Amino acid sequence: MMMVNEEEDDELLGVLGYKVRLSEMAEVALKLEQSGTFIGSDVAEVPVHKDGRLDGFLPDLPRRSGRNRLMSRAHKSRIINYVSSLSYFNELLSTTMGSTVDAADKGVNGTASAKKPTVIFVLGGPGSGKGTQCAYIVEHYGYTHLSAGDLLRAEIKSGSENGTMIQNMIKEGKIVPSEVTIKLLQKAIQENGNDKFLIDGFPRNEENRAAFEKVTEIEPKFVLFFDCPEEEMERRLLGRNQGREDDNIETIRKRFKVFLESSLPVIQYYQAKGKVRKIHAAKPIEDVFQEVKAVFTPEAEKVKNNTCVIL
Ligand SMILES: Nc1ncnc2c1ncn2[C@@H]1O[C@H](COP(=O)(O)OP(=O)(O)O)[C@@H](O)[C@H]1O
Ligand SMILES: O=c1ccn([C@@H]2O[C@H](COP(=O)(O)OP(=O)(O)O)[C@@H](O)[C@H]2O)c(=O)[nH]1
Repeated sequence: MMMVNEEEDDELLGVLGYKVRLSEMAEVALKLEQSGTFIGSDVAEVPVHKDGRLDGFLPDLPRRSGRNRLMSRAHKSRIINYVSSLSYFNELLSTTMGSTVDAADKGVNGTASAKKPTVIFVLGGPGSGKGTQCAYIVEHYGYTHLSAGDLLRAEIKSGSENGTMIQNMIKEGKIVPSEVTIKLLQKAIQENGNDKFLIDGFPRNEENRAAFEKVTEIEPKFVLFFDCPEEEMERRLLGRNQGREDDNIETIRKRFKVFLESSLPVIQYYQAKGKVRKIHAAKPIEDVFQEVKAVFTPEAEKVKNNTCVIL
């Protein structure tokens, strides 16, 4: 978590017009070291600590109150050194770490310049047909489909340090910690050029929901809820045949329980805000999609399509 001092320092960097944040300084310093670039002696003396802080520098900058109001020569020269070091960092950041700057600009965390993407949460019990319908929505309405479950399964395959933990949670039908899932979703959103996303199978509990909104500052446009009886979902899951470790009757029962206890409250939360679009999902795929289409078709279109000319 960011320290108060670091926030102050970041604010100052912002005021000075720099995009570099102190939290990124350690990485920049490492890049500097790796690039072996020569820096003028004043700048080279900037004490960059391994945690990225420029300790001993900013805290000593003259403040606008008390006896520090009058800048001493030493202070002035310190500021000049400091700012020139920032210019250098900033320049270097944009050349060697362009992607970091881009990511900050795009930010899924409400940074000043960020335009927030449109997000629709696609929720419903396991096997209710979320993934199937998302594929149709992508085809017809140009959204990007992000399945939280698929991202977690890809993370296991990638050999990440969280892989074993995620695998165990999925096998037990449990909900993976928000931090892990949100990071994967944020990354997927940032790396994608699209500005509208279907987030499928997330948030799965209240904590997921609150953490996502806090971290990304994104509120879903609406929630598409696939309502399907358990017997039908069970039949579908047992026939899914994708070699998933959690599509066995024992884990399926656990997933149903988790859905009722943890995920339904999220749907109820959005229901109270008037954001739920409920779809009757126990019908053939095409019929379900007809209902989905009605949700995505703008009101004006609906009126146009339903108008019949009586002569
Ligand atoms: N409306 C439907 N009727 C019958 N089978 C369906 C329907 N929708 C999806 N399926 C099938 O049910 C299984 C689960 O669907 P899927 O879209 O993977 O559900 P979810 O993403 O909600 O877990 C898949 O094998 C899929 O082909
Ligand atoms: O945000 C998420 C999404 C999925 N999962 C885990 O991944 C499993 C499979 O989820 P997915 O959405 O792929 O399957 P579905 O519920 O549609 O069958 C769940 O049971 C959870 O263990 C999770 O922990 N958090």
